[in-house]
Amino acid sequence: MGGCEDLVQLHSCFFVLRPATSSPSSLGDAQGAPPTRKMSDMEAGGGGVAPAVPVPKGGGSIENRTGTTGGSMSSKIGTGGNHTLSVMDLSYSVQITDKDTKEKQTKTLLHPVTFSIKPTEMLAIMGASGAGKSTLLDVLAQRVPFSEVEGSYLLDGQAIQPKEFKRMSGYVMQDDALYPLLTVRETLRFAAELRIPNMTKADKYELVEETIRQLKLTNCADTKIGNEIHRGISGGEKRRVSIGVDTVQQPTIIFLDEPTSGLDSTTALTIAETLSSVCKRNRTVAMTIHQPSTRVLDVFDKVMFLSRGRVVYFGRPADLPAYCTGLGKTPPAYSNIGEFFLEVVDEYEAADNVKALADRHQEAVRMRAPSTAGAEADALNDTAHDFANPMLKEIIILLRRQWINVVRTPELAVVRVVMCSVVALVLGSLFWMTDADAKGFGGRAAYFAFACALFLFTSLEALPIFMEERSIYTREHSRGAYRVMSYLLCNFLIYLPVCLVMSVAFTAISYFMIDLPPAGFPFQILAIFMTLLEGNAFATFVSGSAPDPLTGNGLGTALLAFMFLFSGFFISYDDIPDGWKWFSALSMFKYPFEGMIRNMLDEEKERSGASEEIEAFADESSVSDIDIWVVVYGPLCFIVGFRFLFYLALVFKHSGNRK
Ligand SMILES: Nc1ncnc2c1ncn2[C@@H]1O[C@H](COP(=O)(O)OP(=O)(O)OP(=O)(O)O)[C@@H](O)[C@H]1O
Repeated sequence: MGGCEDLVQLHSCFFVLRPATSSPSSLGDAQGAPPTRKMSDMEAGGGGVAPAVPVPKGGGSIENRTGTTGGSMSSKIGTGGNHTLSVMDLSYSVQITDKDTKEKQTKTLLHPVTFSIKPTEMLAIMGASGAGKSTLLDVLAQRVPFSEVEGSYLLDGQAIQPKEFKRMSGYVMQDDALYPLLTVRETLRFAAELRIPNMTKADKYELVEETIRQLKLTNCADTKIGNEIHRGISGGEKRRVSIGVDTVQQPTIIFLDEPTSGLDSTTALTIAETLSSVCKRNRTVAMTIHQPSTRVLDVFDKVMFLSRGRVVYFGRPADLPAYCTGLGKTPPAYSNIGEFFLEVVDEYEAADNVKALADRHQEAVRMRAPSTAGAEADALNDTAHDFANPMLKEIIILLRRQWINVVRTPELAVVRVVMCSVVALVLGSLFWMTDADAKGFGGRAAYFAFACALFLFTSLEALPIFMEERSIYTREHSRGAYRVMSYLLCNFLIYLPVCLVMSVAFTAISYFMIDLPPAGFPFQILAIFMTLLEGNAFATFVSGSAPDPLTGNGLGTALLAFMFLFSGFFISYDDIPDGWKWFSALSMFKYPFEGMIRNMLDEEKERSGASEEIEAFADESSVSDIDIWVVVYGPLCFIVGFRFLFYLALVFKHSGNRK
């Protein structure tokens, strides 16, 4: 390993991650002799013999761009590792629009990389900020649109079905998106129930206990996760729970995006060591990491350094000092070799030499890699099951989990019921025993309008909670834990009992204090119930569309205030200028409000007999000709509409994939 040239050439070999027991000379890294075998020959544990198949750019779905497999991988799920992930000339580009010319341009975020990751080895992907670490991890974890990816991507020498790959791999995001009110054990149990197919509940729970032991979470297994308000487990424990959630199904390949970021060095070391012990049980682990300490770096079997989307080092951390020396940069004694090498790379970047270095490395890779010319891409039948559970079971599990959250979230349930009961008392005393005359009808209309405003405006209170859930959904859905529709239905069903209790409590307290006709009582409950469901659907829609709770609250409140103006309370439909009439149809307040007025007048007619005052008020409030059941189908249109928009937001905006 004398000169820089030799080192560069050796480093430019075909990257292969091997079990820790392999002799250095067999490694295709900076210290080993350049391997000359073909990729498929090198996969010791894999059963596949199919040639590497090139991925044509923009060639439709991945199914049509991959080679044939020897059968479904589903049977291997949860049975341990021994899978080798190989990529050849894998590159990733995105289309961007030039600011000045407005022309579409292709920006290459990841230049061709070629390497394999084998079981029991832990790979750290390092580099300066913007080097392309997350991009490479996302490409490896198949979290980017495959139409923008070129190269071949094989598991055990065979093409991979995306759905199967999702099941076999775990991706641990940087953020700990967890339900704060569930305990560690509950969190992992629900993850196991949702993600592990073909296994009894008892076996799944046994796997959870195994995961708790592996991740050293035994001491806090029954402690709640916690958040800023509710104290719970520590930051390091939260990280390990997040890792557990995404690995409880025992994926054979685990990707982690900066699992140690924001943690102190001791906790970071604990996490790295825990992952290493998981990895040694026949798992393959690849993670991005920022400036690890020397001790953390030593835990890894291999490190890969990136610069400007190109690989500039791949090999054992222990070989880095010699590599640096070969480049004419001798690291000082006791220095952090990772940081030192980043400084070296920085110098190369400043001198624009990184590209030349990477180009030479890439050229050497090409010379040693097997030819893929002429390889046929066979279309595959997708034999993998999409989800671990049938839809109904999925919904039941989600409902069970949500119910625990509702029960443990007094601010959402009990406080809201108490709040609406108190408001009902105040309203009842304000409009105490109204008469069936113009003045009394005015008071009753004010009561109806206030009830609509109360339930629609306060629906936005739940935004922070909905948004917290949104990140959990993104994380779970991106790993195929459940269907979007199941989440949507669960999200709708779970609030039905709370809405029902609120509408009964509010109406039962205020209705008779105001002396509204008793026969109209059930209809009034229905109207309040529909208003609550409308508000709930609106809040979920805002939570799916707004970037943060503050913006969502601001925009949502403004929109509601505008709609409130067109409820019919401030200005009746007949008096609205023609140019604005269309907007009143879009007011969520209008339909329950008009329905309540109509119900009250109809029942008052029954109770006290027809009167001119009743007719006059019906005309004045433009409800003479309306269908009373508008109170159901009006809000229903909004509920379906907002939930559909929420569905679209979940599918297109919060899929968890990099756009
Ligand atoms: N969709 C995109 N469109 C255009 N440029 C992008 C896109 N995604 C990423 N990039 C750019 O690609 C480069 C690599 O991004 P990436 O997030 O992979 O870096 P990183 O090494 O993970 O950085 P950090 O450590 O700061 O997270 C950056 O310059 C980034 O701005």
